[in-house]
Amino acid sequence: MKRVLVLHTGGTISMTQEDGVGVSLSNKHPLGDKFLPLPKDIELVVEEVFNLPSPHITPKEMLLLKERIVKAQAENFVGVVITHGTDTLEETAYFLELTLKNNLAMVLTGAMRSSNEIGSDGLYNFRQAIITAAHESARDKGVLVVMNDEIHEARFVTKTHTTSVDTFRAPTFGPIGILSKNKPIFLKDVIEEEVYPITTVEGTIPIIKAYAGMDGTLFDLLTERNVDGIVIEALGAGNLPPAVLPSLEKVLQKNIPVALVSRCANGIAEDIYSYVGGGVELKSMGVMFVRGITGPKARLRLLVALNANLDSTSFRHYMTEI
Ligand SMILES: NC(=O)C[C@H](N)C(=O)O
Repeated sequence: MKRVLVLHTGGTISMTQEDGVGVSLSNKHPLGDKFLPLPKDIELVVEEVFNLPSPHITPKEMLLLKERIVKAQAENFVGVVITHGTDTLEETAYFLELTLKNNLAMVLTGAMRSSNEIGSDGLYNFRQAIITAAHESARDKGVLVVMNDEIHEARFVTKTHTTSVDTFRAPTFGPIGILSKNKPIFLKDVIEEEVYPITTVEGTIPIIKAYAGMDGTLFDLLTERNVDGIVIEALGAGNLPPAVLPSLEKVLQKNIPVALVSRCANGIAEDIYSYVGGGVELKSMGVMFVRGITGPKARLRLLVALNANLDSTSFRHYMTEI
């Protein structure tokens, strides 16, 4: 028998829709009542870790999940499926990717339509996630996201549409696999992450999105608040308006780590431009260019780096050499 641990955490996959009320969480998990056609050699062990809409999930819940999966390693499972709200699913997936090293298949899934809506995708995604987690080819691939018959790696997957079932994409790199009716088919290898099994998630790390005409106000406010780090979603290839620079300089002088990604959906941030506020200047000021991931993921990476107590060389290496 292939034992798969199912960890429910809430989200639309756990919700029902009521006319005049809206979509809300059910006390009893709606997937539990549904017929789930699975191969006979798969045995499920189901736990509800919490029951939250995913905007209520914080790194503390992510840490709880991580600890549950660490225990699962000694419990004879081949894989773990985590059902999760889609709004922050990619963040939980990436946090687990950065903090867990094991040989289990780890798969997150969710739904864009609640359990009783027409065309609900929850039961289908759940089944495909279980099939993936039970398959040996999904082991040693880090944390995967299975939605809409596609398999994505945690590092690059992101929610791109507010309501469509075809919402999870990896804009620059594409999916790493697809699902046929009864098995996962992997098309690409994944890059192995440096793992830090942190046990705390302390630190305030806001994200600032750059825009035309931006000045240093937000940076000044955050410097006064003594934040532990800042992530900037910069313009284009990794540039900022010149009016930001004096305030950014003050942030860096206070030794607050600043990580930079691009606000573009595709591509990677680099030090290409040498005009005032361009990437060349930002990098020489000490801003860490984080390649290819989104702002929320750079924020989690910074949180992991801070809680792993890395020395300054390893810290910078971890943030920039990904
Ligand atoms: N489709 C979903 O799961 C969205 C929901 N708001 C959540 O993230 O909990």
